[in-house]
Amino acid sequence: MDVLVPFAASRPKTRLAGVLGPDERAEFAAAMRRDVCSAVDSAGGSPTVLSTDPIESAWPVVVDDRPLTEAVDDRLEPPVAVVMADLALATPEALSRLLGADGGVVLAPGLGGGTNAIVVRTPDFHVDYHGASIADHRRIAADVGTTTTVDSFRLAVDVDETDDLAEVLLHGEGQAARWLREAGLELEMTGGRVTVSRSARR
Ligand SMILES: Nc1nc2c(ncn2[C@@H]2O[C@H](COP(=O)(O)OP(=O)(O)OP(=O)(O)O)[C@@H](O)[C@H]2O)c(=O)[nH]1
Ligand SMILES: C[C@H](OP(=O)(O)O)C(=O)O
Repeated sequence: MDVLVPFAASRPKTRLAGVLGPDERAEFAAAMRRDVCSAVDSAGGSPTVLSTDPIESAWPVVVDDRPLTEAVDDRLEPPVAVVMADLALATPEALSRLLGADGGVVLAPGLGGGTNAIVVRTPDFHVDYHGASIADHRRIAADVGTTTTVDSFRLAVDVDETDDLAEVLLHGEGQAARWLREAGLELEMTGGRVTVSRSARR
């Protein structure tokens, strides 16, 4: 199955500015993207990066600088999947469950109301990203066919905020986790919560 991997190449992951500089955010975002594409491939999918700008990649890349919803909608040729490039915990097993799930539309909710991955098998579905997009996608899917939700911790964690980096250090198995450790990111307990701190770059 073709799998679109949307990637905002210019100024990625701005919500991580508190802990990573702009070049570091670009490096880290690219490491997550590579992890996601490799896991998609191992799950039997065929990844294509849908990038806002030209990038170097081992996988096919299409460039479209339009807003996310427009760029994705224009390429929804069922059967197709959309898997976000910041799912740093996604494993081949988790993605196999997504790609193998039945339904005209299969949704993988993200923490905080986003839509981290979608499988589309019906021709009348369209995307509507940002905000509480999972609610929008459930409504749109209900009008066009059967909808399945994949309940997956590893697909639910997308890396948006600094605290999300703790999940990558705790559960990540790929380049992104390794990149964080080499950049000096470490787990820290603050008031009973796990977050991250940064020592000198190794
Ligand atoms: N192709 C494309 N991908 C996008 C666009 N906006 C976001 N993405 C990707 O969609 C996924 C989720 O988006 P965000 O979490 O907002 O990523 P981001 O824009 O790098 O993060 P922030 O700058 O912190 O908002 C990430 O994999 C992004 O790379 C866009 O306009 N076009
Ligand atoms: C693309 C967007 O990602 P978020 O901004 O919620 O991380 C969404 O999932 O609708």
